[in-house]
Amino acid sequence: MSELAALKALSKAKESEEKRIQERRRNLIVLILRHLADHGYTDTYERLCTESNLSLQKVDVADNVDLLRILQEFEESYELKFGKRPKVVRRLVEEVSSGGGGVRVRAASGGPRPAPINGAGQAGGASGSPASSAGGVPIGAAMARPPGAPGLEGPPISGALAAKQRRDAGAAAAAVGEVGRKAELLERRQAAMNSVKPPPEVGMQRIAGVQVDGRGGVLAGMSREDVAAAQLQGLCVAGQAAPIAASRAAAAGNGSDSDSDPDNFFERRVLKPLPPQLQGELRELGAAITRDIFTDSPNVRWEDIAGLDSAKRLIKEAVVMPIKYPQLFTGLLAPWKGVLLYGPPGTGKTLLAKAVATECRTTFFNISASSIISKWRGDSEKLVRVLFELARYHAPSTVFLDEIDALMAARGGEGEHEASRRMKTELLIQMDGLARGGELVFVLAATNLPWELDMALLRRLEKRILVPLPNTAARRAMFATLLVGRCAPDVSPDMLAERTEGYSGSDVAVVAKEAAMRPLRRLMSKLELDGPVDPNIKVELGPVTVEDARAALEVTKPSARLHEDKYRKFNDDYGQLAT
Ligand SMILES: Nc1ncnc2c1ncn2[C@@H]1O[C@H](COP(=O)(O)OP(=O)(O)OP(=O)(O)O)[C@@H](O)[C@H]1O
Repeated sequence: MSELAALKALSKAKESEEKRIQERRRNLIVLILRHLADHGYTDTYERLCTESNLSLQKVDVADNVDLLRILQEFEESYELKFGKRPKVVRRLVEEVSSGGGGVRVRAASGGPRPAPINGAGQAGGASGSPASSAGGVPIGAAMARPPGAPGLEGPPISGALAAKQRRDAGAAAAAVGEVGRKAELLERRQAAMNSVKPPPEVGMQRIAGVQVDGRGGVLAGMSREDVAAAQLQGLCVAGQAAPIAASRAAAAGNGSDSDSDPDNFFERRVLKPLPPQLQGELRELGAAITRDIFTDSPNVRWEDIAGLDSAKRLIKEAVVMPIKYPQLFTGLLAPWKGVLLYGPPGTGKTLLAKAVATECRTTFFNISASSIISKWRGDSEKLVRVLFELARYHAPSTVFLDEIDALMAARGGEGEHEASRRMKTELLIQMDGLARGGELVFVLAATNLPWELDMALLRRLEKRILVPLPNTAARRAMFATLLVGRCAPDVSPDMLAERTEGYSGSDVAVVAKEAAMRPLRRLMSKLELDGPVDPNIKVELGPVTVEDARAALEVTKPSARLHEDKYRKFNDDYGQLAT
């Protein structure tokens, strides 16, 4: 072949390769458009049409092709080739735990992404399988540089595309900056923590991302800011959810609690967009309800809840098993549609609901009656209708109605508002609809005042479970978990459990917090008295002593004894005991 012919052939080959790349790009946009349209992401669809100048009115994907199928086929062929499933999505921030050094957070290296295929059809950077792209470019540099910018090979990009890529790169750089800042903060705390050694007899544990000794912490060398930060991280039990996160991390000893994961992406639930039939005002209500759906796991596991075994069993029976084995739950054995949890305040009713949201892969609607009343007074009837419509649309779903007594006091009472009466009737209608419909929608309601509930509602909440004050064994288990590694040898969970008869679970948490605070208070007053913190002086957070435990019990009285007789009577008439 003459040189001229060879040159021509080469140029033709290049041209057709470029054409193929253009075609692949266009096809990808069409696939995405089809995916967005099929799954109802209409706003995003419109925007992509405008940005790409393509629309499904002009072209569409061929039969039997769609993005999910392509992804599935990629996964299968990858698995065949490499013997494992591909990692399609990766974390941009990940936890790295190092031996005794606690948990550090760093930006994932991940290395350069598989390089874009350049105009000549060659990998323009890292080579090999996607899985082999480890190490390499510093993350800031790799992420902040727009593809196609100097330093990364790739086909030329149009002005508009370049501008968009620059915007994306700016966002990525900001994200990296944020990651960097978080990592830096944690590194700093870690350095302060690491500058002290634990007493030899005490094992190291990590609690919610910071390292503490077995008795609850050695804080020498820390600034006040760091001490406060450590407090917030769970050292001194902030708020009500903290005891569980902190104690679980402590009990597990691996620090990998997902509360400390700055990006809970892999636990996050992807919601479908609002159904198209919701329009106008109903759409707004739908959007408001969607905001109350738990998309992040509340991170409460069944085993975090002490006792209450029969409540757990019943809830699993109603929510978990019918999803796993639908063929078994038919006819007479159709799943329970409604369960009422009732009992004194602070006994774990909300905790049980959170465990459902964490452990059961259902869409979880977390609706507090007081918020319905205060926010949606006039519209509450419509709200209830939209709520159940969404629950069916997102099925399998759990609708948790907390403080249901505020919503469903007996109808026809004196001064009952017309709107409230209509809302109650709507709730009953919707619950009847659940019993008839085939969707897996389950209502979990909770109240402290079951005797105030409307009888018609009670009938629809087929299972009514008393969540009582914890017995000695349950209190013992709670103290053991909450105070793990914090107590002097002569302070035992048994002793605390014996002395807290009549305390609710939340009272027990308060006693534990109060007891654990005392050594911290002693340390704080030292820090305050001694002026600036000298990093060379060891300041030890001592254990909880018998004296601390006694004082904590003295200042924390049981709060939930009220109505004991009424619960017993209601339970005799309508309920079932959860022990
Ligand atoms: N069985 C339990 N196991 C572990 N912790 C518990 C238990 N019961 C209560 N607690 C503790 O008490 C706190 C409050 O519990 P929760 O909010 O579930 O109570 P509740 O019954 O919903 O109260 P209320 O009726 O006032 O809303 C929890 O965050 C937890 O710290």
